[in-house]
Amino acid sequence: MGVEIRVEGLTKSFGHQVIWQDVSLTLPAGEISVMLGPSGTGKSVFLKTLVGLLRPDRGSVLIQGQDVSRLREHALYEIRKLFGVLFQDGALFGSMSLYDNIAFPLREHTRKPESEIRRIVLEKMDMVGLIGAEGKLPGEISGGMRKRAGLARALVLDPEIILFDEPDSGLDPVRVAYLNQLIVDLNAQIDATFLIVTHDIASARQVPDNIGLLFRRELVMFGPREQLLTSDEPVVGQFLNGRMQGPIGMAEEKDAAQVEQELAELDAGRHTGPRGGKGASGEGVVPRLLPSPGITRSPRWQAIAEREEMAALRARVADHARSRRSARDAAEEVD
Ligand SMILES: Nc1ncnc2c1ncn2[C@@H]1O[C@H](COP(=O)(O)OP(=O)(O)OP(=O)(O)O)[C@@H](O)[C@H]1O
Repeated sequence: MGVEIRVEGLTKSFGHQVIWQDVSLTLPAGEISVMLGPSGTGKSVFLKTLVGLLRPDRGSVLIQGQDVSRLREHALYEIRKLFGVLFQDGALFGSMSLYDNIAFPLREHTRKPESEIRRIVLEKMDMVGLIGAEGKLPGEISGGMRKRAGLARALVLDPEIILFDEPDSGLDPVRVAYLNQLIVDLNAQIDATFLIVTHDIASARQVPDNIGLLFRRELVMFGPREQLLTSDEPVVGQFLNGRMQGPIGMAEEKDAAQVEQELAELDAGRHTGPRGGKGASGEGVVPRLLPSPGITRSPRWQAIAEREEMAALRARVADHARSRRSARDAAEEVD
């Protein structure tokens, strides 16, 4: 069913460089969460801290009543068995076939007989659509297939939590769409807790239950997808729209006066995409990607569908109110 991860007051620095501070959030059990943020804001560092590869300066990462940030080697080794991690490049061994790569964690961490290993490896390869590619080497397949092989390997120990570090990097939009569907289908099938670090705004808008945004060494916001997609927080709107106007600059943060001017211009409608109104997203709440037909859905998908309906209803009401206001304003101008 997946497990909850509760992060409280987490701070991490390297030497004098503070990466982020006082980060608190709860990744709900079985849900998909996405962590966004400009390059270099420490998203990968965050994933590594959750899994105990990096120790925070302060704060805690609570999983099943244990604080990952304080565990000793042996206990850490045990708790890591709850995790599956999909690294950016799939992190496959280049000289091993896909089959052996995917079997690797089972051979390392369990005493299962080869017949059982074979059953599990083929089951996971089937789940990610790689049946028939067992004998291929990582160098002989596409980037998308490598990601899927990395995902199959992350699945073999039946993890309760899966961390994805930029699963869509280096993939074309069509492959990203397939991968997103695969992620949603897998989540519906295994109900593990998913955390995805991505730069892909389209994915962030339609795949997760929750979205978080790291910026200026802080977690600006973390909450249900609908909440961020309708947020008026300038940095959230800028990121979810991929706009130049807003607090995030090319190499560093912009000065306050420039940000104010850009946001005023946006409000005045001189650039495309409204700042508020339908939501900072400009497009309001896009429909969530649902599991493919035929995939058995756990009861939580019923709750998601109801939330979607409520959000759509609220958007329709807001739209209606807005168009009535515009009509009234136009009529007043004529008068
Ligand atoms: N082991 C380390 N030692 C020292 N500094 C590190 C270490 N790991 C990461 N950093 C620094 O932490 C900062 C955040 O890096 P991180 O890779 O987590 O960012 P990111 O948000 O994932 O970036 P991107 O989106 O570009 O992948 C960077 O300045 C990086 O140089």
